Amino acid sequence: MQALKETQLYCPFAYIDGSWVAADSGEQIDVLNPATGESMGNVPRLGRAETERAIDAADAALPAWRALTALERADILMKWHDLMMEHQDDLAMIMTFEQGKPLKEAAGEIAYAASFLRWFAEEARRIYGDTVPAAKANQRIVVTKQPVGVVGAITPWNFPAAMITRKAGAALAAGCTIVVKPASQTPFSATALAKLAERAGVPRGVFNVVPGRASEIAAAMTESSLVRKITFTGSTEVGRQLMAQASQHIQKISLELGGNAPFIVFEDADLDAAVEGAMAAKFRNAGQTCVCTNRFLVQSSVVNAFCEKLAVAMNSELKVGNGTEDGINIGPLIDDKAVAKVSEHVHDAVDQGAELLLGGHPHPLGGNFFSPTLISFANSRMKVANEETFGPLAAVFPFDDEQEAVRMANDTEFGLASYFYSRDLGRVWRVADALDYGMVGINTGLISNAAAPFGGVKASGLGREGGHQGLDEFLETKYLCIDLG
Ligand SMILES: O=CCCC(=O)O
Repeated sequence: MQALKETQLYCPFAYIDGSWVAADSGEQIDVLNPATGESMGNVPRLGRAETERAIDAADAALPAWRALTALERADILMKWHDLMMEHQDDLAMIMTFEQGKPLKEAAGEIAYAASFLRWFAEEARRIYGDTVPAAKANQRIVVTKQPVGVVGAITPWNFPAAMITRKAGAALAAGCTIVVKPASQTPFSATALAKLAERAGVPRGVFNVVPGRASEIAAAMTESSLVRKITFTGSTEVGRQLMAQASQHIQKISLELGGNAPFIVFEDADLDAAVEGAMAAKFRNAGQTCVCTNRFLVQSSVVNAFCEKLAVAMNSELKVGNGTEDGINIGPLIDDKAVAKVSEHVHDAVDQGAELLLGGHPHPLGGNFFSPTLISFANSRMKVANEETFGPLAAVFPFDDEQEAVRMANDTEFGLASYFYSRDLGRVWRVADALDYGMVGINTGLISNAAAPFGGVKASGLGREGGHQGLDEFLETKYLCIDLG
């Protein structure tokens, strides 16, 4: 890639046991730039055999890595963090080329991704145990924490760097080794991270990257008794399959799955602040974020005012185009299927009586671009109420009172992120308690943070990433019972 300051960060290989390798079959994945449809290069399409070799390498590297002190592992993670920040512009450029998000947003993701390495480097030194008063005078009870072992990670295309470091940072800090299968749409961000991990001194075998056939790689991970933990971000459908597969060897599992985020605006809210939050919660990554608002639930008395203000903000602030160009803040969707899904949700809603206030069609630029769209008078029978749109469609559902808002918000199989705006302190606590979600943004539309436990309930997943809780997911608890004789 000529656009890079350091062209070595463009790595068209897999990374196994500290070596840059091709697929046994010689097969390649052609990675397309979603803004132009042009190829940005190929990476190897690996399968089962190469994944098994990566697992063996991770297993061989485990004893030495877990034997390092927490501080030694932390120093390496901090070096990796520093290198990511040093190469932030190049990493962002790679991401914009393969994923489409605008350069500024991609640079933001690199900083967010690096923040997980820093966070877990710091947390590595706080892997504390317990001493517990024993039942017998001559006994002592001590509880220690140990790394779970080899980890298999499967990561998505919408956050090609942060979803890797959120898993790998925690795994490595805990003393685990890891095999990462990046999404086939965005493997170059993963291999660039591997290049920097190598430079930071992550020993061979500790961090491996295996782009390739998802079903074969997942099967190799879940059928291996060496892999003790599976961590996945992606669809609920795939998460269900992985959970069933992981039962074979009773592997620990973390799943960060789909969402259907409600964003509730009560009549006592500061409407301007709610609109600002709505823009962030809806249009980040062109709406392709698992915590993006899917349903705006707005109290009937303020629904017109909210829609007017949101339409003004969308008109004046959103500029659609190729993310490498200046001033663009809505890039393309990942592919034509994503465009078709947003179109389908818009048509379904309009056919069932929703009012189209803005957009509603693919963008005149063509390709994978979709015009930011606003509809009102959406209702629970529409697809947009029940499925994650994953695109720039803001759908507004009116409600009458607090009870109805909470009922509508919870009326979904999902439970990842939720948001609400209110200035009434009593209501803030009541609604925060009543929302059946893993995360609640209160008077804010941005909740992602390395220090916070990210994750969902119900069909949105299991486990937490980030926060000190994110480290626990990669640790086993061991209880020592000492008889003093
Ligand atoms: O889409 C998944 C993760 C997004 C985030 O960490 O904010």
